[in-house]
Amino acid sequence: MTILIQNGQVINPATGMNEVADVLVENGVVSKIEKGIKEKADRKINAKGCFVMPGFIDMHVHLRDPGFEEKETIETGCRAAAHGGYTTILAMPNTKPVVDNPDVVNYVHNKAKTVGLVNVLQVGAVTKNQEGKELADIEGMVKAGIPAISEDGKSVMNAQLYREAMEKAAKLGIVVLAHCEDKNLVNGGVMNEDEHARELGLKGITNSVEDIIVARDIMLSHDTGAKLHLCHCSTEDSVMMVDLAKQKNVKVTAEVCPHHFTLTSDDIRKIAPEMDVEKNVIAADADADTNFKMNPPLRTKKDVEALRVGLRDNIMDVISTDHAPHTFADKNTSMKNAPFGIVGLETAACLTYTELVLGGYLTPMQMAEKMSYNPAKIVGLDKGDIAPGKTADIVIFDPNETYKIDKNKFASKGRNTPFDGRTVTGKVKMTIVGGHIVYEE
Ligand SMILES: NC(=O)N[C@@H](CC(=O)O)C(=O)O
Ligand SMILES: [Zn+2]
Ligand SMILES: [Zn+2]
Repeated sequence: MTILIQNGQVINPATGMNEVADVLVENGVVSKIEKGIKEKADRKINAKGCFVMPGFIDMHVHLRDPGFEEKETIETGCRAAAHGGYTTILAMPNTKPVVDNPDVVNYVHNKAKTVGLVNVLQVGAVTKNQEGKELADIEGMVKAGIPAISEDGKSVMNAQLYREAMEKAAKLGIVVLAHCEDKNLVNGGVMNEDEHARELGLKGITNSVEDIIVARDIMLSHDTGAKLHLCHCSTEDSVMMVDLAKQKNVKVTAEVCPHHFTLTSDDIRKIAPEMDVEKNVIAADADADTNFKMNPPLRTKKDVEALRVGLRDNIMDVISTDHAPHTFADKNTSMKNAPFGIVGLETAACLTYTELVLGGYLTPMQMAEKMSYNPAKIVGLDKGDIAPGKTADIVIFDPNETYKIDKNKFASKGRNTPFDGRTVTGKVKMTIVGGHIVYEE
């Protein structure tokens, strides 16, 4: 099938192209980008007023499959990704069983192929069963095709073991995706340590819970030469340390999630229990809206501003979602008992556009860099580029449409978002993977 995308604003960081043009897709590949392409096509798309960008690449997704299919499956997760404009996603290994050997890697890759929507790259765990005791079969998983390892959900607290993993990663040429959280320092915290936590009577998580491991992991990357990518950075000092590390030529990159650059801990809503408990909808022990509970937690205004400026100044390289679906039942309890995590695949693009592009922090070109081009470079993928000859992984994004986010329209099984009902600007109109339309509004 041939597709002709007409009159869109083509934004392609790899070539620096940023102009109105037509894009011709033939046999799964971009064959031509020019003004006024005359060729016949099976499908003509009017993209006037829309951005035509390389399909988004999410370095941080929880597909929950195998083992937690009530929260999400590879199919529903891929559908959510396509809906969000993503053409490639990296799946985190904290499933059941944990992805710590080639068999589970193959299971995910085969199932994703059968689903046939977006490219799924499984990430391998650092340690067996994510127990932090001995290394997983990293070589075996690399042979099965993992582009990265991660202990996401926690940090490997044994620095010597983590150092050995980094040495392996450096030798094998894969990147280490680091969840930075000092386990002992969390001490039962469920939200940011601040005045609002005290008002709600909830235990706090200090910035140092993250910062201490960010510092440690940067040192280990410096010592081993491993490529280190810091997941879901949430603090101002994380940004400062990434900046310093880059100045010292440490091979570090970093990601920020939309919730961390959009919301602060003060946005955590107190539920009015009297209404909903009567209807038996909200659990009797509910004390605040657990759709605002994620790890790391929502921080302060100061941190949010540092993350925005860090993205603007290209200290922070990537916008990822940390899409972490949970069921209503999982979340329908107190802040203390609810699991950490919120969905993100279907709200990342509009939040990035609204908060950062319209907010004056990023250009549309930088949006394409952080959501596609940089992730491809960091992971080492021949993607994130829609120049002629490249695979046709494309997103068409309308930057003019303003609407309210509606969680009931999500393709994800997860409805655990703090953004339901929020007014945003910018909508994914179409997602094309390898020349196939996998989502169309
Ligand atoms: N971010 C979260 O709050 N939760 C993630 C784990 C993680 O990314 O650390 C999950 O798997 O639910
Ligand atoms: Zn994490
Ligand atoms: Zn995660």
